[in-house]
Amino acid sequence: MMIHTNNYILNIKELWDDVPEEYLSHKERYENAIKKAFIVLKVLRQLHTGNIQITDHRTPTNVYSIQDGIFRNVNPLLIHIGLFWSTIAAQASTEQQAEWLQPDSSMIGTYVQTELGHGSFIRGIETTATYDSTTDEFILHTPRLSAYKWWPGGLGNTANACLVMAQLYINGTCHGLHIFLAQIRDFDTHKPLPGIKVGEIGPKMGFNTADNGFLGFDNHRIPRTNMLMKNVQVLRDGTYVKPKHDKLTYGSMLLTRVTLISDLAYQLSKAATIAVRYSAVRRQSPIKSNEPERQILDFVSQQHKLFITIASSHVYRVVGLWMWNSHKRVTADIHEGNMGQLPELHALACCLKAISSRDASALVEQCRLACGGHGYMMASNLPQIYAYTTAAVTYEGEYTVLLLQTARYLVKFWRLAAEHKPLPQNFAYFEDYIKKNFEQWRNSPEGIIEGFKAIVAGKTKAAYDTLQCNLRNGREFEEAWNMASVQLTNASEAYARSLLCEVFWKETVQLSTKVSKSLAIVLEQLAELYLMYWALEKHGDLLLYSTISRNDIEALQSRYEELLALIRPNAVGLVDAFDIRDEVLCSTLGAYDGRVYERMMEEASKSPLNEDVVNESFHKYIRPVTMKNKL
Ligand SMILES: CCCCC/C=C/C(=O)SCCNC(=O)CCNC(=O)[C@H](O)C(C)(C)COP(=O)(O)OP(=O)(O)OC[C@H]1O[C@@H](n2cnc3c(N)ncnc32)[C@H](O)[C@@H]1OP(=O)(O)O
Ligand SMILES: Cc1cc2nc3c(=O)[nH]c(=O)nc-3n(C[C@H](O)[C@H](O)[C@H](O)COP(=O)(O)OP(=O)(O)OC[C@H]3O[C@@H](n4cnc5c(N)ncnc54)[C@H](O)[C@@H]3O)c2cc1C
Repeated sequence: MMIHTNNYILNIKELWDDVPEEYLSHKERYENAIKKAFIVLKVLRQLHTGNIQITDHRTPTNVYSIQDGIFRNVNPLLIHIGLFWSTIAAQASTEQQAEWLQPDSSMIGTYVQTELGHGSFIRGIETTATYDSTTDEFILHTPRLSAYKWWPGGLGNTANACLVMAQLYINGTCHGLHIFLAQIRDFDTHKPLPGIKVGEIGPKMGFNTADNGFLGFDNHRIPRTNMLMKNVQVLRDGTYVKPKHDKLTYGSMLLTRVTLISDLAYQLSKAATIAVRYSAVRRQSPIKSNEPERQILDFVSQQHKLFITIASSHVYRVVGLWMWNSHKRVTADIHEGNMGQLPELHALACCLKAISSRDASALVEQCRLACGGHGYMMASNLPQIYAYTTAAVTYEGEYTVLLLQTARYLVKFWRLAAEHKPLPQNFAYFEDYIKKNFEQWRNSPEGIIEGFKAIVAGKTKAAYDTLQCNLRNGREFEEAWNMASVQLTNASEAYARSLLCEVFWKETVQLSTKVSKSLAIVLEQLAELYLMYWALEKHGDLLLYSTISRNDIEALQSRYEELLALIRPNAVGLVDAFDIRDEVLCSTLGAYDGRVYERMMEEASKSPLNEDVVNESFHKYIRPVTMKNKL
């Protein structure tokens, strides 16, 4: 059947709420979301099996992104669709995949790694999987309260199976973390299997329909063949066959970090669309006293808040795709047995995931503030987008923890530079910095990119010197590292920013040769704005580490303000070009037709507190007081 997927999904009536989700109880919200999740899953399965086909050139990503409108919060099957299947596809052997990846499988799964006691430091995970060679089984066990799994999405009520990260023990030897497939509920009755304690963890700041759960195992047995065995094996006699790289088990985290960058770009484009459209509709105070009130988008300070959000969405879309392609390349190499590029990919994914989530949440909040009081309404959808985006700073690797991973990589190259050993081309600038081969400052995108590289070199050097100093003072390496950790994270952050600037600028210049001249001009303006914005934000660092002067900074400020003025006429067009449907945006402030005040009144009328002209609480609580004090 040929189907235009967007219209198909939009026309499924049960997917769209009559009552806004905010008025439902915690339980009702979940029940509503899970009903819709299975309708969407059916569509996805039909797409997968070819029973329906796409006639819309932008899909299938739109099938996924349209879910934002359907769920507003989160699809309880997010981890089932996003992490469970992809981990099996990446980490299970060919035979296991053939058995488990059936489109009509009964398994509804999740990815179960974090525990009450350990999230960041996963080597500290306490759940055990002990091989019993007499029965050819693993025994999954939760030895104490801190070992309870805690957080996995969909685990609370929905999943009947999961991929569990546990410490593998064979004949008393611990072989570290491995992934196991475990059924946790009966496929028929959905009751937890014997030895399984499972439930939901309760309300959160956002993700309230994600059904995050807890899980404990009481000596729960699974077949040996349920360990994911593509990269590592346990044989029937208990022989352990090591992987080619001991971090291949962490592959799902790596992949999710990469894909998150593009997801965050999309969240930014939603926030920018809402805030820019609203700023074009909203008029408040004249600029000159004898003139009519102006669109708030005409205030230059408002443009400063919003245009960086538009530009950042483009940055993360471009860099997300660039990372996706790198991931594909490195995965193909790994498949051929070549692990050489894995450390670089991991280092890039860590710092880019950290900075993209932090930028995205800060900018979404900036968009909310830029909408004044109305941005505080749930009906603007900005609070929900913020709650969703800020969670990404923590999950899939906490911000600081990931920056410290990238710092290990930077310090390694600084050590090579300091010892005058050969460096890869992309770190040649470390050597230039040591030799004081400083370029004359240029107030151009290329000059800013060089300036950011000087900041990376300068900050890595500072962190490295502190580390060495701590070591000379008799500290052990780990302690010396901890003492230098503020400087180390600063170096990683600078590295991420320099990558973002360089990749975005180069890709934009390349893209500009392939599009119309008028479009190329606008794209380059956005890219230049991004670089100027961050050069000005980091002008203190540029003064410390590059050859920039005070006059150069003043010139940058003027050019930045010029760019705001140049982008202003295209601002609404730029967010319209994100092409996000009203049904997905779910915002009274950001709809395409600009009927902001009408929509706000329509939404207010849905409040249950407006159902009765006089609420019954009046008779119980208010009247006794007002009657008594009757004048
Ligand atoms: C759509 C969104 C839905 C949201 C769903 C959310 C899901 C989740 O949140 S799932 C849970 C995610 N949890 C995490 O991300 C935990 C974060 N922690 C870690 O990843 C690790 O604990 C660590 C990387 C911070 C440290 O791991 P550890 O085993 O302790 O590593 P070492 O310190 O011993 O060694 C570091 C060494 O290993 C390299 N490395 C680490 N990770 C990887 C990787 N994924 N790929 C390749 N290499 C990796 C790292 O580079 C170090 O190398 P050297 O510097 O050469 O020693
Ligand atoms: C919405 C949401 C969904 C999630 N979904 C899942 C899921 O589906 N599956 C799953 O397994 N997990 C999931 N998680 C868990 C998530 O992956 C962890 O919460 C995350 O990895 C952070 O770990 P933590 O909570 O242990 O934080 P902690 O590590 O306890 O962090 C607390 C503080 O300690 C600091 N810190 C910790 N270690 C260090 C260090 N070595 N050096 C310096 N500072 C440090 C951190 O920077 C932070 O400031 C989810 C979490 C959230 C919020």
